[in-house]
Amino acid sequence: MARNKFDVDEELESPFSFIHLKRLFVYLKPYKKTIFLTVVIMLISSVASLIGPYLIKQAIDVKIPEKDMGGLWGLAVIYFLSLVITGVSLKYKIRWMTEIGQSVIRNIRKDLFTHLQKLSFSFYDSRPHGKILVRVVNYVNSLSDLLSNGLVNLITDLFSLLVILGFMFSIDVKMTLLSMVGFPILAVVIFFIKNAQRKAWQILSNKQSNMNAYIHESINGIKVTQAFSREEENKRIFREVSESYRTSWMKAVKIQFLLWPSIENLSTLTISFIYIIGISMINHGVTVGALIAFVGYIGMFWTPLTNIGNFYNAIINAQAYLERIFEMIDEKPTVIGDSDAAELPAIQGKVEFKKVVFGYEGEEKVLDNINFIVKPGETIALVGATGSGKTTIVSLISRFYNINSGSIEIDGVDIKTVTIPSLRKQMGVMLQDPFIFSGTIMDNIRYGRLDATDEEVIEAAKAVQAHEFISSLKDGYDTEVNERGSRLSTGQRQLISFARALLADPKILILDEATSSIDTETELALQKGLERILIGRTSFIIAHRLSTIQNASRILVIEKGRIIEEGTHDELIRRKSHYWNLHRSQHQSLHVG
Ligand SMILES: Nc1ncnc2c1ncn2[C@@H]1O[C@H](COP(=O)(O)OP(=O)(O)OP(=O)(O)O)[C@@H](O)[C@H]1O
Repeated sequence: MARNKFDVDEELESPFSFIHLKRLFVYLKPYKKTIFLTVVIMLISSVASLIGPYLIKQAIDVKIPEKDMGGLWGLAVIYFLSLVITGVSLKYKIRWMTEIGQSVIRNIRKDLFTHLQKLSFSFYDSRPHGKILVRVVNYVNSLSDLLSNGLVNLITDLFSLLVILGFMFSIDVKMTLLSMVGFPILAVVIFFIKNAQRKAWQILSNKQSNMNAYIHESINGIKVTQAFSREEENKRIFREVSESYRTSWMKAVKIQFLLWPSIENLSTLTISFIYIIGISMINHGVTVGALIAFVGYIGMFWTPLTNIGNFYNAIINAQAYLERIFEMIDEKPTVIGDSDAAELPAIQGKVEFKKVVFGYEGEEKVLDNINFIVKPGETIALVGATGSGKTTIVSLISRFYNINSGSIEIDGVDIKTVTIPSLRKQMGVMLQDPFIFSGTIMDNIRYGRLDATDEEVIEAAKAVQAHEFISSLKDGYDTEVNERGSRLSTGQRQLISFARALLADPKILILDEATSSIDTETELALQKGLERILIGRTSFIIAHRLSTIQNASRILVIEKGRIIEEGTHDELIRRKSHYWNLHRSQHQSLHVG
């Protein structure tokens, strides 16, 4: 997918199709028994609720003229019972269908979330996270109405229509046929608004997504916003995004409500029409009771029709959301193990890059012909200018992205041929942006190895010099931290994430700017410990502070996606080339500082 920004509407890749609805109904399948039961009670209740006008006809045309009080009481009791049945059925229908609707929503959301866990980095790189959020939360919620009421109402409304027609035909065939004149007009209205309505709801879902993305981005960047006093400008952008949402909402609703008044108006016109016809037919085969009952049925007849119209609206609206939801469920993770992928056995830690070419987007190369071999237990440092490709190289070892050509081998096995979990479980990765989750510090260190004991967690923290600061906190390892670790300093976050990487006891350790924000005193202590930590592991260390990598087995100097120099610190210094220049400029700036 192309890159997307908060104010760019997402293109819909799949055409309109009822297949989405079919897929939605698959989610209803486990509840078919309850749905069946609900339909049955609703059918009973619709017969009960439709009997009213017929009872009135009987009362006016038969019981009152015959002064049959017993019969009248009988009709009153039947009427009362019909009301009770309707009320009780409605209660159960609402309860059961709400339960089913919410269960289906929970299941769709679970599937979405599970799928999101598997999607590759490139998916997350390509769109604002707010647009992902809106699908999981809001779009799924929008299905609630359709699921809770839609299907059962549709079945019972269709049934009611048939029952009402039956009563109407039994009263007067000619008047029944005359009352159908509104149908063709309704069909024409539906035909004309259908496409406009779908389009309008798609636009609306896009605008909702854009607004969500902007809110999400703004909250994430709020500190920068306030630091630069950008509040007014952000308010202006938000007004635009939000206005765009409002306008598309108004348009969608305007089109949607074309259907409802059309049905209402047709209903009123038909009733008036039947009154005129009916009155002229009184004493010519139509009784007063029959006319009153008939008009009562016509009124009732349009109610299920209005409901079916609303159901139709709900389907069209839900389509706009379903398309997006299923589009995301169908999104294939780009990084997957082959179908015959094997488990990567316990590794020694040899890493080999063979003619690796890679670009994040299509043909644009970020790495060009990278070749190197790292023996088990070696420490490799990657240095080079900002944006030269260091992080990219190490992220390929964990196969966060697929390479364009060449191969990456671990212990002689191409990583493309092994399962992703078996590969990543043997790596300890500390990313440049150390993410801290909400929870305790203990939970955060234990994140990658849930079975680690408290002692092991503390051991890892001690090894990376984090124990001292953690112990000084009021609740120690049980201190609750917020999402992104906003209660901690950047250096403290780095130490926690370092401990997390180490706890996995990986054969390959990747440290991307692991100590860039740690004070020199802690860093020195860490350096000493590091030598012990790195024994028996292959490690890749990215560092801008060259003092931290002098003891590396080998240093790779990266420039514009290529390795331009490699060797030990002493060798590279002697060579007086790129590394020497980098080293000299850092030295000078330190002395100037
Ligand atoms: N997710 C991404 N999508 C597209 N391009 C990316 C992505 N991440 C990095 N790049 C691009 O790839 C190039 C190499 O980036 P990389 O992060 O590997 O550099 P680096 O050497 O680690 O830089 P730094 O020292 O600043 O961390 C840069 O030009 C960058 O713009």
